[in-house]
Amino acid sequence: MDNMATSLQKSRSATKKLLEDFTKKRRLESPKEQVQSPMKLKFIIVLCASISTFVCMGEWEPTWSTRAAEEAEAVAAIPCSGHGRAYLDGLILKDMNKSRCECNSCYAGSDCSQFLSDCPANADGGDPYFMEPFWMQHAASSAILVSGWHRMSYSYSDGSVISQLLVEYIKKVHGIVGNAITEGKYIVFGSGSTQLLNAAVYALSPDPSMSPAKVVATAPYYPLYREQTQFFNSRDFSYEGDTSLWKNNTNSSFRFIEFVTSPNNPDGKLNKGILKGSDVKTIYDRAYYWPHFTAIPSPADDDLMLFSISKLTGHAGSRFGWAIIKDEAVYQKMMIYLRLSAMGVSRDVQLRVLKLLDVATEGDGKEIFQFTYSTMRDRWIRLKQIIYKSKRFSLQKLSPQYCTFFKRVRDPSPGKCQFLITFLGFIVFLIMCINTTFVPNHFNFDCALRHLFHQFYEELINCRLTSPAQ
Ligand SMILES: Cc1ncc(COP(=O)(O)O)c(C=O)c1O
Repeated sequence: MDNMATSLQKSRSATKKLLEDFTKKRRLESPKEQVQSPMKLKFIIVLCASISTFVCMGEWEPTWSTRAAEEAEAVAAIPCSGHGRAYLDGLILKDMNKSRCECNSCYAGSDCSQFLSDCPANADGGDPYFMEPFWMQHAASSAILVSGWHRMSYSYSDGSVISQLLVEYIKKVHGIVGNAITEGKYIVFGSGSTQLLNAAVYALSPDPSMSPAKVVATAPYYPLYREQTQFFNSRDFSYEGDTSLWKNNTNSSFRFIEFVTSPNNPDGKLNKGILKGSDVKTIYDRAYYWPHFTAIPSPADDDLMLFSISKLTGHAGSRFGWAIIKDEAVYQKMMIYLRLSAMGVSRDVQLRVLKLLDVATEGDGKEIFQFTYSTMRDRWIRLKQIIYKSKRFSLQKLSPQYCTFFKRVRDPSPGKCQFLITFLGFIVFLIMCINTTFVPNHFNFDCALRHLFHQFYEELINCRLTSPAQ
């Protein structure tokens, strides 16, 4: 509560100063304007009188926001024994006598204090929780309080479903990192880059009078490319397997849409398109092209690039991604897809992302990347230490590269990594994949990894694991 009082005090002073500066500036800059424009003066008076949260020239007295702020702080203060989180949504459970804690894997109980010794560690999927501490360190600047009547319209005042301010922030963050050229390009938003994958396939598909586009990707690839293309089962495109199968067919009458993931999920490689020719269109999935995961050798300038907030700030649950597009016709087709499928991305989400990027680009805009890179590098050092001790597991080799963002040579620290398992000392038996971002920070990373490897190995030799290695 002390913290809350201090932050309320701070924001009161900030608001007061803002109002004072505003009034002073108006007095100094345009004394005539005030006299000559009674309409404007009237507007300010009405504004001051009607917005009761701002008492012009005086102390800021919150009216409707206090309870929301108190709720947010109260929920954030629930400790869940350090093995879970309470979220604002949980407040509606207050009369239902239910726990507000959502426990991390391997923990249970109303306060998440109960350790489950026989629980599986999921290395396949995961959440980018590794960025949670950064947002907790920036609790005040990243918080947002949304009124009950925030942006109820289907569109912004310019009639669009895309916040132009957010477009500017996206360009700003790319400018700071130097990972993509945005000048002269079009930007569209999607519900995660997941929605944009198929929007891009649709936009790059040929006229329906022509034969359907063959959608291809190089293994190992992110499975959603195949799954989505097959699921949407369109007459305009079909999934046709590994890119290498079509390497010598690009001068035929076939039309191709090649997915290139760079850095790749799962092996972290900075892949390039394989197919060449006028009938080849390429979708560059650049979700992981951020300093957390890879060196940035140069700004990407591909015709169609996809990015995701889930990999930039860790907010996978907000479902926000963007595409950077060179060609206007492709942009128009993607916009048709996004309007028809969802009428654009939620305005609430766009506001949230705007706030996150405002924090991410604060100062010289490097702090978030220093945090994310050092966290990932640390995880990789520990992962390597564990694997080097094993005779059966070995990690894929990753080469260091010059990073224009950090201005030095650095190792990659991908969100996923591949490792090899040699079975009983004979031959290389399996290539497995592990998600290096998956372990929540409140979880013991070393313990979780050891547990995971024990689990794989025990499963391979058909034994049952009863407790994780400590
Ligand atoms: C390579 C790749 N592309 C796209 C996505 C989807 O990201 P989003 O959360 O923006 O839908 C993922 C998610 O893991 C991914 O790994």
